[in-house]
Amino acid sequence: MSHLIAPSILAGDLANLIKDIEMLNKSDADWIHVDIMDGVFVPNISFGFPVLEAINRYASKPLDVHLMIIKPDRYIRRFKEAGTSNLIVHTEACTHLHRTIQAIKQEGMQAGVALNPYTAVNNLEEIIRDIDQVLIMSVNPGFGGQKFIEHTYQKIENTRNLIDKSGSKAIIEVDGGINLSNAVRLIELGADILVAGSSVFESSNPTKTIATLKAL
Ligand SMILES: O=C(CO)[C@H](O)[C@H](O)COP(=O)(O)O
Repeated sequence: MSHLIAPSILAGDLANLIKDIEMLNKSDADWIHVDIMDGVFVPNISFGFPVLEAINRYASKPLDVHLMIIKPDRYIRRFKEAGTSNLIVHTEACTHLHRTIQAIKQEGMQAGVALNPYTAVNNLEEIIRDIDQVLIMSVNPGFGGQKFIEHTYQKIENTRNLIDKSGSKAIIEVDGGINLSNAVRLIELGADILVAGSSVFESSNPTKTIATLKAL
């Protein structure tokens, strides 16, 4: 498949979300990436259900929701009701990851698992056939605008090998510090979805930056 682009709305103008959502609706973006942070799993708080529901009212593209929260099991149905298409949980935040993945699928959402930069890809060996997406964090989660961690390239290769070896159909998403300089290598190594926040919303022409990332 050709790669997908999922701009991260966290880097948008949160006081004028409609403007950015309408821009994304008209752009080459495939999904809208939404970061939910609880101030416990990560040292930052972003937004919750009211904001997600508001985004969903205006977005015409699937919502790719990245949960940086502990015990995500408590809220799976609510995320579905709020308009989520793909729900991604952190393996580090789940006590019973398999149960959580089953619950996400039962609600009819695509199920993704995210790995912090220090978490090895082989942690996914026993779950890889049950999930739809692997989210490789290329920064420590919690903040936009951080520097890309170079070791991510190796992790993409490891993830691609694990998927190929296992026969899983999971797709690989990369998130954090992605820009026009590192995107090509990520795609060449097997990344299927690029999440980009600051490099899109801080550029002089976000629509054009999305189109350029998509055309790589
Ligand atoms: O998950 C995230 C932070 O935890 C963000 O999606 C990610 O950092 C994207 O922002 P940027 O492209 O500015 O790094």
